[in-house]
Formats: sequence, C-alpha cells, structure tokens
Amino acid sequence: VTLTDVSQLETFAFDYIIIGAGNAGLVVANRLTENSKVSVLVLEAGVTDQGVIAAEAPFLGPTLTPNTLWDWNYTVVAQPGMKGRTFPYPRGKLLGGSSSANYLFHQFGTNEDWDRLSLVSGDPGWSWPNMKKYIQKHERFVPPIDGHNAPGQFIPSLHGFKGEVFVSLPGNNQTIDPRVLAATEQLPEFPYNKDTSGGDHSLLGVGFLQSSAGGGVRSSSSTSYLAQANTRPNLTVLINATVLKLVQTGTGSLGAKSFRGVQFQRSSTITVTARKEVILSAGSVGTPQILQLSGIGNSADLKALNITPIIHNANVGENLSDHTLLPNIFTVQGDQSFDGILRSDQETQAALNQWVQNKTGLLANNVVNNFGFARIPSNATIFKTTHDPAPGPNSPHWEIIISNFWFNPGIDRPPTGSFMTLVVVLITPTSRGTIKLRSSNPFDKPLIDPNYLTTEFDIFTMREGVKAVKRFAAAPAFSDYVVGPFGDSFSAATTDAATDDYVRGLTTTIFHPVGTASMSRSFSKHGVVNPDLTVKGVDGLRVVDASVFPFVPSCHPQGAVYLLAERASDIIKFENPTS
Ligand SMILES: Cc1cc2nc3c(=O)[nH]c(=O)nc-3n(C[C@H](O)[C@H](O)[C@H](O)COP(=O)(O)OP(=O)(O)OC[C@H]3O[C@@H](n4cnc5c(N)ncnc54)[C@H](O)[C@@H]3O)c2cc1C
Repeated sequence: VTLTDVSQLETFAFDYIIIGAGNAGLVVANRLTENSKVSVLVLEAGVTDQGVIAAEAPFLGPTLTPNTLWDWNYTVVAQPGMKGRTFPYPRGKLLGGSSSANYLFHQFGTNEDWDRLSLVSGDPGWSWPNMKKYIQKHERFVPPIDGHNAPGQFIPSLHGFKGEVFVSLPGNNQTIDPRVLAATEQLPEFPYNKDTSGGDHSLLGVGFLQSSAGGGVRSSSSTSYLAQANTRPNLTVLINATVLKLVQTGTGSLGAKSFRGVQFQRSSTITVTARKEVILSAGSVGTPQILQLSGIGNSADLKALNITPIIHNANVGENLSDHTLLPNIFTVQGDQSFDGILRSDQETQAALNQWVQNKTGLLANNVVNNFGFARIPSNATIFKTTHDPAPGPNSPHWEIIISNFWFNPGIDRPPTGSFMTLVVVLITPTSRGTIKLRSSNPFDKPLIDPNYLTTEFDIFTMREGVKAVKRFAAAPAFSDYVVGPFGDSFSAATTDAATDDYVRGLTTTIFHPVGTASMSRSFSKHGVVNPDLTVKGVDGLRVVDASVFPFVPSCHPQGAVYLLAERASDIIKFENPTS
C-alpha cells in the first residue's frame, strides 16, 4: 500500500527498507515482495504521481521540470567550462522518481557499455550476454498509439513483450519524418538505424525513437512495477518522507559497521530499522548526499561540516559524469512545425481535451520522433592526445535529436517563426565532477558540480557535433525547408573558436548523472560499491540506482537503470535466502 501519513505505519521494523521510490527503487520493491514472507518499506520524499497529467501525457513530460512541485529544483554551481553559468539540474521528486519526470526516451545502452562494466567490476554477471535476459522481465513493447504497422522501425527479436514497462514507437507521422528518412539515404554519415534500443544492435545511425509509453500514457516504475505490487500486504510505501540519514546499528559478523537504521522526517523525526538490508535508491544526487550525511564519505570534508566521519571513503560523491545538451535551432519554411500549435492557447487546449478524452493526439506522443548516434572518426586529431573514451569501437561519442519545433528546455519560444531543432548530446564525456554537502542540514541542497566541458575531448566532440548537425540540415531532403541557423551565436559559429564560444555559452544538461557511488572490483579502494552493490566496508547497506554506473551508458539511461535494478534484485534475493 502507499501511505501518506506516518501514523498509518504499523511497525518500525521491516526486512528491507528502500530509500527512494524512483526508477530503480520500485523495481527492487516489486521483486523483493514477490516473496510474501519478505516485508519491504519504501521511503519517498516526493509526492504521488496519481492525477498529475503532466506525468501522464508523454508530450507534457518536459513541463514537469524545472522548478516545480515534482522536481528537487537543484541548480549546478557556476561551471568554468560554460562561461561560469549556473542552470537547473532537474531530478524527479514523486513516485517513480525521474522515471515519472523524464522525457521517456527508452534504450538499454550498447553491449559494449555492459561488457565494460563487467570488466571494470570484475563481475561477468554485468556483461551483456547475461544482462540481456532482463529485457524480457522489464519491457512490454506495444503498438504505437495510431496502431500503424511498424516493420522496419524496430527489430522484434531485440525486445520484450511481456514485461512491466510499456515501450512504443511514435504514433504520429510528423511532417519532418520523411525528410529525416530521406536524409539518412542521402548522407552516408547518418545511415538509417532499424532499431534504436541498443544492446545487440548498433546504436549508430538515425532511426525512430522508442518511448516508455503505451496507449498514449507514460509508463514509469510507478505505473508499472509499483502498480502491480502495491496490493501486496508485505509492501509499504510512504510518500512525503524525507530520509535524513542512515543510523549505525552495531557491527556485522565480519566486523564491519552496520547501517540498518534509517532516520526520516515526516512531520516529526522517526527511525525505522531493517532486519536484512537498507537499499539506497535515492539517485545520483540523493544517494551520495545521504551517504555523506550518515558519516560515510571523505572524512576531512565531513569534519569541516561538523559531521562525525564513521567510514572514510573519499570516492563518495566523486566521479560525477553526465551527458550535455545543446539545442541547435534552425528556422524553417511554412507552418508545418508544431510551433504554431504550441503558441496557440486554443489549439493546445484542444490537444489537451483530446488527450483527456481518448489519450490520442499531439499529447499522446513524445516530443521527438527521430534521433540517432554517431562516432568521431578514428583518424580525428583528438585521438592523438585522448584515449578513445567510448566503451568500444561500435559505441557512439555523440547523439543527434531531431525535433519538429523549438525544443530548447528553459528558453521560451519566440513569438513568431517555425523551427526545427537538432540537439547535440555528448555521449562519452571525459570531464568528471562532484556532489558535496553544503552543510550538515539534510534539507540544504547539495553542491552539484558536474564540471562540464573541462576536457579537450568534451569540447572537441561538442564542436564536431555542431558541425555535423549543420551537415545534416544541409541534406537535399531539407533544401526546401530549412532557412538557416537561428540566433546570433549559432549563426556566428563558423570557425572552431566561435563554435566553442557558442557551445560554452548555451550547453546545459540532458539529465543523465551517474557515477557518484561508483561500482568497482571487490577489493579495489576506488569506488563506493562492490560488484554486488554492497557499500564498501559497510554491513547491511546496498546502493541500487544510477549512481553506481562508473561510466554514463551510451544512451538515455532509464532502460539501463531498469536492467541494473532487475539484476540487483536477483543478487539481493540470492544473498539473503529465505526459508
Ligand atoms: C528531466 C529529466 C529528463 C530525463 N529524460 C530521460 C529520457 O528521456 N530517457 C532516459 O532514459 N532517461 C532520462 N532521464 C534520466 C533518467 O530518468 C534517470 O537516469 C533515471 O530515472 C535515474 O534513476 P534512479 O533510480 O537512479 O533515480 P530516480 O529515478 O531519480 O529516483 C530517486 C528517488 O529517490 C527519491 N529521493 C532522493 N532523495 C531522497 C531522500 N532524502 N529521502 C527520500 N527519498 C529521496 C527521489 O525523490 C526519487 O524518487 C531524465 C531525467 C530527468 C530528470
């Protein structure tokens, strides 16, 4: 059941306590409570997702953040690689976590991503040949909302059809779709990709987006994994409950300090305990924040904030890695983009009414139909000084997202004009940042420093991405459509120096932070968690969320987080056999 009030809690001891009802946390909650003898409490700081239309209608996803009730409303510290700018750093704060607040792009990463994780962690269980079976448990591929037959737009053998989360192709043929497809035939640099989910199939090339939605409605970990498990008497989810810290509860059999207590705030401060384990699934920001508040982190940093260090691990909150986003906006002819509709209150209201009535129309679909991935050529000058950061020769360095309108999160659409946006995303960043506490107060927002674009490789790849999307827009397929770059700095980006200036002036985040509680080999002193996701040097505590990825997967990561959480659930069950 989902409880809104702490007085409804019948006990303060559970077998497992999961912190964070997000993308990963609700997978684990579902899988552990499959055994009716196991009791699970999930503590979630955010609100319910029920009745939140913006969390349901796919097209409205981008309106959920930033600076709303459903967002943690973080901001990055001034970024030296971005002209000292600060900007919002959204994280979902509602049931489903970021899977309820994200833009619904759904992929699994490349087989090389998973094989690298296996290599780095020393655990063959994380390799792609083992991980791909979890697609069947996780994914339920369903027809697009317009019911069109979609051969050639996806490869059925790569997908699951009986899992928990709905995934579907775009259900509206946008006016630029035929042009995009023609461009893939005209430009050898951007071949057509028949399936964009990754795994056994290359991500390189441009193809159709797969979204975590079915029947015109978002599918999140809440609408799937939680909805399915919520009637189980052994599962309790408490919302509006902010975890303040973990509490030490003695020592384990091997002498390590145990952290099976959890202190949280819900009108008053309450402590609950786990008989078996505490599972930290608070995400790449929340997880290192809670670890540090609990005395697990860099002792010197903690002491400076008057927090008593209990476990020294200088890697907590380090190694933050994220994908960057740069919307390159082109002015286009005519009124076939969505800008006209989105500018008109009457037309947007009609679209909303249509979605409310029968879950069809503009709002039943995602904001994008086509996207793709590409590599920097292997003979590029950058590889003389930088080791190729991709997980393998078939994984991309950057991404192109093609949008049929002004798609510029955070910057308002001009009052007139029609646009096409070609977003460039840096997929293999080499810059690393940190998440540190601002103070010992759990309600103070942490200091988030992704340290974007501070390496030669990162700025090089963004620059090459900008050049490449200009080549894409110059394809014959767009010759009677694209007028030219919009805005002074994009128009001026004709030299490397001017392009760098443009990139540094406008790039922000595409919201994929990982790495702040990194996985490493069992006896390695680097990293925060072991390959079985237990926290190094601690008893009774595991991390299951995006923070454990040492490298950001070569994709939009929610699908990878789902697979990670599925395997984590199997590991937890295996290591805690019940009679
Ligand atoms: C705006 C946005 C757009 C995105 N778009 C995409 C996309 O299109 N495709 C894609 O694949 N990925 C996308 N992502 C990224 C993706 O959603 C995340 O990588 C993924 O969901 C992270 O999962 P997680 O389990 O690590 O964390 P989350 O899903 O964020 O879960 C963490 C949970 O812990 C809770 N929590 C945190 N601290 C506390 C505390 N102290 N006490 C109690 N609860 C706490 C949070 O409220 C949250 O519910 C996007 C993310 C955002 C924010």
